[in-house]
Amino acid sequence: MRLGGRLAAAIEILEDIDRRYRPAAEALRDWGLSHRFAGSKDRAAIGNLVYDALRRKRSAAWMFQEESPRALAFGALMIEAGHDPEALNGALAEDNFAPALISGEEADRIAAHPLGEAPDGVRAECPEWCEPLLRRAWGDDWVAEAAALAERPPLDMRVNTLKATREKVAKALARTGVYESELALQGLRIGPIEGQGRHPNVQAEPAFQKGWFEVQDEGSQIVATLTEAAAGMQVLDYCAGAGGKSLAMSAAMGNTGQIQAFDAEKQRLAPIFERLKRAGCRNVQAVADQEVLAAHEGRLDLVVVDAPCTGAGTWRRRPDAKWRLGEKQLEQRQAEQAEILRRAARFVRSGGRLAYITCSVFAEENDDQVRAFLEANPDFRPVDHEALCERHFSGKAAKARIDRTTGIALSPGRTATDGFHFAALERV
Ligand SMILES: C[S@@+](CC[C@H](N)C(=O)[O-])C[C@H]1O[C@@H](n2cnc3c(N)ncnc32)[C@H](O)[C@@H]1O
Repeated sequence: MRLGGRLAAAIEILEDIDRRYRPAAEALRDWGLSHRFAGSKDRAAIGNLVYDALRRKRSAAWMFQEESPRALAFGALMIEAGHDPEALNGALAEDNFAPALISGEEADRIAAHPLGEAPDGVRAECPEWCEPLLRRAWGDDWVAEAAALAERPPLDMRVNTLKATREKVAKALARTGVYESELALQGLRIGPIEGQGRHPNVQAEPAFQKGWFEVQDEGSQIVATLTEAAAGMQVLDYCAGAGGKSLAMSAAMGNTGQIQAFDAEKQRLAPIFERLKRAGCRNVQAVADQEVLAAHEGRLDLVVVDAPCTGAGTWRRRPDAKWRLGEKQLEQRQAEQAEILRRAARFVRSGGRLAYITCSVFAEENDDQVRAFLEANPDFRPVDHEALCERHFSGKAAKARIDRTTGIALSPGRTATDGFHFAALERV
């Protein structure tokens, strides 16, 4: 396929996402199934166009002064490739599968709306209703921070120290252009996709099959480190899901002590069994039955709440979720978070820790939750978050935003990771 055919396919998929209000990954998969002639390079390029269009939605809509799938796909391509309408029309000329070229009237609109003159909310690439929330979270930096959430993400891996070393994995993946992460001590990174390429399928590598590494955003690796899960501890991962944090803590604990990996939704735990086996984790027990936890009340060294949240910190990877999110969902997540914190706290022993994690950047899900919890639970107090950060990321801790009381915030703009929030609260 040439550029024109790929662009037409991206527009078709964006229409499908719009019309049926469905996740981008699903729409792309279905398109692939019904267009089997498309090769893997075409699929990758079409995927990039669709995701770029979702990431750059407001800029593209500003340029074209309309939000149609056509405007979004053309707009994103112009922004990513640095094309002007004339150059893009030139690249699409004589391509029978290309959508209609940019008309004179469209070119005039684009010329009248340069991105440099776009309002803050457009440059921030966020839904309008989120603007005050992001301004509250990031103050004067909010536009730059939000814009960083609209960039293409890198591919991050965590080396599983139960089976390998960073050097060993880096050597095994040398062909992929992998390099050491800046903050996460066991992290490896492959930079963001360039042009119409794609990330290598690292999960097909023998090193992955042997359990030497996991795919995990660097921010997720960092918050797992900040839990300070250590050898011999008794730990509860209260929202374990597919086990990303449990696996990282298991390695940090050197397969000693015990982690109860609980999730209220049994099916969310399903992938954990295979992952634990591959990674050689022997100190993690998946628990789907709340009753099983009763014996641990007031006894655990560390309780981790990796709470269900809006996922606003992961918008680089899931830009479609950004446009599906609404205020009602945010309110729902806030209520769930408060309730989960209340339930999980009872398992912490005196002198033990409650670690609260979200992959959101909204203060409403982060600082507000921590403050409300501390107010309602005077037997908990925040650890010294600055010292905690310094202990693990010596000299680089300043990259994160740290609030003494409410915790540590990571973001693409500051730490080049997904957006995460971490707070450690000690029971007196
Ligand atoms: C952010 S995800 C967890 C991700 C996981 N810890 C990881 O690192 O891969 C949040 C999880 O919380 C679970 N959850 C939602 N409500 C819950 C509740 N009331 N109690 C425990 N878990 C809950 C969800 O099923 C979901 O798997």
